[in-house]
Amino acid sequence: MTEKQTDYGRLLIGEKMELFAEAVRLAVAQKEASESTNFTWAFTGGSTPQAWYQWAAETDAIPAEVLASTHFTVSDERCVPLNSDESNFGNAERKLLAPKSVPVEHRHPWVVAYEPEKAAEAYRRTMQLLNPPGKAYDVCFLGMGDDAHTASFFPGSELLKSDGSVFFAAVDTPQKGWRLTITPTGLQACGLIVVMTLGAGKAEALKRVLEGDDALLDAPSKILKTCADKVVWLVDEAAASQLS
Ligand SMILES: O=C(O)[C@H](O)[C@@H](O)[C@H](O)[C@H](O)COP(=O)(O)O
Repeated sequence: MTEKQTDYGRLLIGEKMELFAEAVRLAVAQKEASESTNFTWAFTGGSTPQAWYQWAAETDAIPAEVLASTHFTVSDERCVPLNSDESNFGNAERKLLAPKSVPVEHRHPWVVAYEPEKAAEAYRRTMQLLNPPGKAYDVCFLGMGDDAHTASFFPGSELLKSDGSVFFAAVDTPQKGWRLTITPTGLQACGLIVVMTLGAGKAEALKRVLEGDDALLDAPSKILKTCADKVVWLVDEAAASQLS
């Protein structure tokens, strides 16, 4: 892997499998260094995490002790039932948490049965019980869309203008409906943020975020500059192909 420092965090460029392994290594190292009573690790949505879950389950990549003693959730969620293929937590549970027998009391989905604002409030309370004051998650995984969105911050998102200083929120997203998401304030309250960005389809967006002069509202992943000291980008050669 090659490493570069950017204004948006550390950038590691390598092969998919080494990036998958590095994601585990980073999270496990964070846990080993952590003094948290309840270590919290949030996954995310999209196709990359789903491939990572399958790899992690098949290869036993995550140590059993970590699986048994970590509280798992997702950093953003669509308002769909858990048994939907569109459910980010549902996918994590089906592909990794259930096959690896993570204790049910350590699985923390957003409560999508509530209307979105209530679901966000219920989730804030759950996370407040698990985490010390001022902490959103110990580890937060994110992806980036080819429109440069991350979490549920799509271009033009109100959350990028003002998130009310809460760590988690409901947001009505044009054409995509309601979503539940960590906020920019929440990202700043994470211990470690890992952004996995793979494939040629991400090359232009990655260039715009890391090296372009777009406004934050047009390239939302630029929000990661506000917490760059905690951010590690895991990027393959195809996604990095337009970087200078
Ligand atoms: O629910 C989602 O889909 C995530 O919030 C979203 O931010 C995702 O991480 C990116 O779109 C990357 O997705 P891919 O892994 O499919 O590229």
